[in-house]
Parts: sequence; C-alpha cells; structure tokens
Amino acid sequence: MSTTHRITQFFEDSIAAKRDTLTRTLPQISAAGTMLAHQLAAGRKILSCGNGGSSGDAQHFSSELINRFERERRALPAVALTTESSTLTAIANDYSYERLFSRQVEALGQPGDVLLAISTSGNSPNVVAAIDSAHAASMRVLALTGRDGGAMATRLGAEDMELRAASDVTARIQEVHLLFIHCLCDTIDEALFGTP
Ligand SMILES: O=C(CO)[C@@H](O)[C@H](O)[C@H](O)[C@H](O)COP(=O)(O)O
Ligand SMILES: [Zn+2]
Repeated sequence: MSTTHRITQFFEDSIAAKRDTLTRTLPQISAAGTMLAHQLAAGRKILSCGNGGSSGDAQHFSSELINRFERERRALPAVALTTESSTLTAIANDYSYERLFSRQVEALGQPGDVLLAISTSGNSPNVVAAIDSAHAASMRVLALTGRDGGAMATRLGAEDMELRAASDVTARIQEVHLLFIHCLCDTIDEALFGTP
C-alpha cells in the first residue's frame, strides 16, 4: 500500500472512530465533564496518569486546567503524575513500575479528588493500581479507555465513570482520547464560568 494511501486510511479510520465514539458516548462525555466541574467547584483537584502517548494526554489535560483552555478564567487545580522524574525513577527503582502512579495517589489524593486514568488497552498495571489507590483515598475515577475497557472497566465503582473510544487500534484510540480531553475542558469551563 502506498504511503499516501496509508495516510488517507489513517485519516478515514480516525474520523470513523470519532464518529462511532460520539454516537455511543455523547451523554457520558457531558456527564463526565459535569462531574469534574462539580468536584472542582467543591475545591477538589484532578490527578491524571497514563503511559506513553497517554502520559502526554495526562499532561495535556493538567496543563489546560492549570493554565487555561480556550477562555480567560482562573487557574484550576490539576496534577499530572507523569512528570516528576526523581519521584518516578525512585518509585520504579525502589518499589516497582506498577506502583509508579499509585504511590503518588497515596501521597497526594484527598477525598473527593478525581483520578483521570488513561489507558488505550485498559490493562496497564500501573494505571489499574492507581485506580485501586484512588478508591482507598475516597477519590472518584474517570477512566479513558478503548477496546473492551480492559481490567480498568471491571475496577470502576458506582461513583466512577468511563469514556471508551470505539476502536481497537492504540493510535486511533489516542486520537479519540485527545478529543475527549478537549470536550471535558470545554464542559468544565461552561459549567464553572458560563457561556462566554
Ligand atoms: O503512543 C503509543 C502508540 O501510539 C505508545 O507509546 C503507547 O502509548 C504505549 O505502547 C503504551 O505503553 C500503551 O499503554 P496503554 O495505552 O495500553 O495503557
Ligand atoms: Zn501514540
């Protein structure tokens, strides 16, 4: 298959994944953004985590809360658990890579905070462990997944939410996750600060 044909296929597959996800999850996306806004309005913060491309998504989300999304408004509290290299290397070295995020949740998570847990497979052990630690800290969880939701989907409680991208391809799932993140940021701003 030629390069231009492959690129065309990537674009078409990404469009289809987004369209299918919208059809399946529109109410859930709105409800998830509203839940985040409610917790932020109550003075709580959002911790985010993920591996590889999802680590970037975790940081993308926290930067758009602390800095801003598309409008001028006050800074909102969010922490990506993927950036502090001394902490990350110490936990992986002294404990295990599986505890990379859960150890930080144990240190930083407070009742009512939200963990944004991002995994295209839903099976990354360190993200699954972070969900368990978030529950132990009386936090709520918003999971961004793909495929069949993996182990993460089975760990969520009644207070938690899942946004699942309608694809089995990691790269396409990530492209949907970024759209989730921007929709969540917009819903948060609308809920907290009204329509500009
Ligand atoms: O970005 C990509 C693929 O597009 C990769 O770096 C990908 O993030 C890594 O393979 C991750 O380890 C996948 O983990 P997960 O999404 O299944 O939790
Ligand atoms: Zn990627």
